Amino acid sequence: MSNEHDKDFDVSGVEPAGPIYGTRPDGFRSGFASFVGRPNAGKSTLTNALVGSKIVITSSKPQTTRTVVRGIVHRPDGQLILVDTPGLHRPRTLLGERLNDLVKTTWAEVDVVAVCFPANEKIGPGDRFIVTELGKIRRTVKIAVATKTDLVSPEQLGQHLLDIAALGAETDTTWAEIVPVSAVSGDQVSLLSDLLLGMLPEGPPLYPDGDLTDAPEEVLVADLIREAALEGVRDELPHSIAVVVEEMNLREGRDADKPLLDIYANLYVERDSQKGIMIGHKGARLRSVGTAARKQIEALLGTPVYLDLHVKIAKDWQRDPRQLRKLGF
Ligand SMILES: Nc1nc2c(ncn2[C@@H]2O[C@H](COP(=O)(O)OP(=O)(O)OP(=O)(O)O)[C@@H](O)[C@H]2O)c(=O)[nH]1
Repeated sequence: MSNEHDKDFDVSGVEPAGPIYGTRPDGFRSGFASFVGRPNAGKSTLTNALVGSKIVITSSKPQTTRTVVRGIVHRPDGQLILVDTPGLHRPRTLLGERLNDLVKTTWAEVDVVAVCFPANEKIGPGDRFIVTELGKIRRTVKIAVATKTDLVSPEQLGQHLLDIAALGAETDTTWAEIVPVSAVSGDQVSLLSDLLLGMLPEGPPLYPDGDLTDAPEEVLVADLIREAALEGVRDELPHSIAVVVEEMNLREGRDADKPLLDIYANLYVERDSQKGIMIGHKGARLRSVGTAARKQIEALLGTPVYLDLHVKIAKDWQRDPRQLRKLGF
């Protein structure tokens, strides 16, 4: 490869950054938490209360949370990203089983899972099922949240907390905390925020200051694709690749219960030789990168995904301000 060619494509010193924003004070923490619980347990309302702004659609009808919606809590000492998974159900169909698998993948990837138990309802088989499944994911920290405490007397709340502890013991689940809150009155919401933040690893902010939701879900999706693409070739392509999600749309004309998300993404490398590595023999490598990334994205968003992935040379992305912005430069 000639020097001139190199100069054309050289992006050394320009890191295709992951979504890392700003510097962090000492001890800054960042990471992901997910609220789970039976339908109507108050997960969305609690997400809103923590973020301090209405971002998740809440409803008195169960089962409205179909897709993962994130809220971001910005604090001087950390950044907490809330992932709202679809509910886990007793699987009756193969699709049901698959969706449950996706939920569990999300549980394994977040830092904390918070199980919500509405204080005004008795703990039942639905709760037991969720906690039993969650208990199998050993690595993830689990906390129990007694929600809607404004609806019950102190005596009822006391019994509810005992029942939650008993359920933990019965299912061999260790609750790192059991926290009563009311998202409606605001009682204990900031304590919950403190506790959740304390369970995150130290790390830099993952989102720009002021973002309440990660409207560009594209950022996370792009990161998952980038991770999959680097798998096995880290040494050859350390900082040389960047991913841009061009389009992300729910496919039209699908039944509401069979959504399909179309994602069109470009994977940028610096040189021809790297393009070859990325694509692999007869496209085999790119196909397996696509499959791996798709599974991760589906787990994250809770929706089946069609992923259209292309490899391009870096030349363009360095010069296209729109794309540079998308990449966080
Ligand atoms: N009184 C009271 N009501 C609450 C509280 N939190 C939630 N609710 C109500 O409970 C209902 C369900 O709340 P959501 O936040 O939508 O519950 P969810 O767990 O996200 O529900 P799904 O999306 O069905 O899984 C809504 O009518 C809320 O207004 C609370 O702290 N106190």
